[in-house]
Amino acid sequence: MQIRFTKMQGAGNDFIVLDETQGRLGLSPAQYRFLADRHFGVGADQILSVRAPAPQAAAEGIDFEYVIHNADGGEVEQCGNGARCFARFVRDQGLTTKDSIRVQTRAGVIAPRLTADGRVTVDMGLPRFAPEQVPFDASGLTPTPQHQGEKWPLTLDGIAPEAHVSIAIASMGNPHAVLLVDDVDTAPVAAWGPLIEHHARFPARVNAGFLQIVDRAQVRLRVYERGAGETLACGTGACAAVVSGIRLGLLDGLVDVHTRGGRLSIAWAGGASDPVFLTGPATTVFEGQIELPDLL
Ligand SMILES: N[C@H](CCC[C@H](N)C(=O)O)C(=O)O
Repeated sequence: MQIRFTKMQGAGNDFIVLDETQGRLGLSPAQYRFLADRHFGVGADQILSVRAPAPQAAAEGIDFEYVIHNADGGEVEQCGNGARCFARFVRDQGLTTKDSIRVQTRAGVIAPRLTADGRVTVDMGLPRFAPEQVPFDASGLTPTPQHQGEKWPLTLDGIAPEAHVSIAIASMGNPHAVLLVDDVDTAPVAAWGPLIEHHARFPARVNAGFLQIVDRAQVRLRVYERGAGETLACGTGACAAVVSGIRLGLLDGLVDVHTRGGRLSIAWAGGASDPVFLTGPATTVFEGQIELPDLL
């Protein structure tokens, strides 16, 4: 099957974008894996599908449906850098004339907006912190005394025998674990990332963020992503890291997140009904077509 695609990137997190507004391609997980493969396919961290909204959703003002698959072929709930590229794609392809759209994802409705400076700001919805919302199995763990409720830093066993790994957990529709580190450049991302991703306390696996706090408005972040490995940037990871830092009293409400692929900005007022706003770049790299093997 010959398919057309657009290659895009947001702060170095790279995507294959498929226009399925005229009909679904019906790809298998193996075909998603093939597309994402950097040697045998096109190469990407995630594959983004642009689809028309369901009739009921359209009637409620939803412009598009947004479906995300990781490089490992698994469908996931949310992708923040991808949301910015999604908005750029539908505008550039003439699928909408709007600069501000509402998009249905598996994790709820998000609202990307193209801004005058060429970046994209996305209302990513509400962060969630309760273990059952992440999901995280907190059985047998007790919150550390200095933190109340779900703010507790959690101690993961089986990651580093010589040290307890203390994490915060958050969901942006997809699951995140955040560790505080002194220096992201020397953080054990390659060693600990896979152990955290597959830790038994995360039944849906997890994205592992390694957060270095520079000051109350600047952080550095590396993320070992579920289903993709370390990426140059992770939008939902940046959201999860900043809201965790704000809840722990370590960050202010507007933070620049410096990733290996570029700068993202996160804004969160800190209330339970306050959405998280993600701002950053969205760039089209090239358009192409590829013969897709019939892989089941
Ligand atoms: N790996 C993530 C999905 C992509 C998230 C990331 N690329 C972003 O920009 O938010 C997960 O399995 O939840």
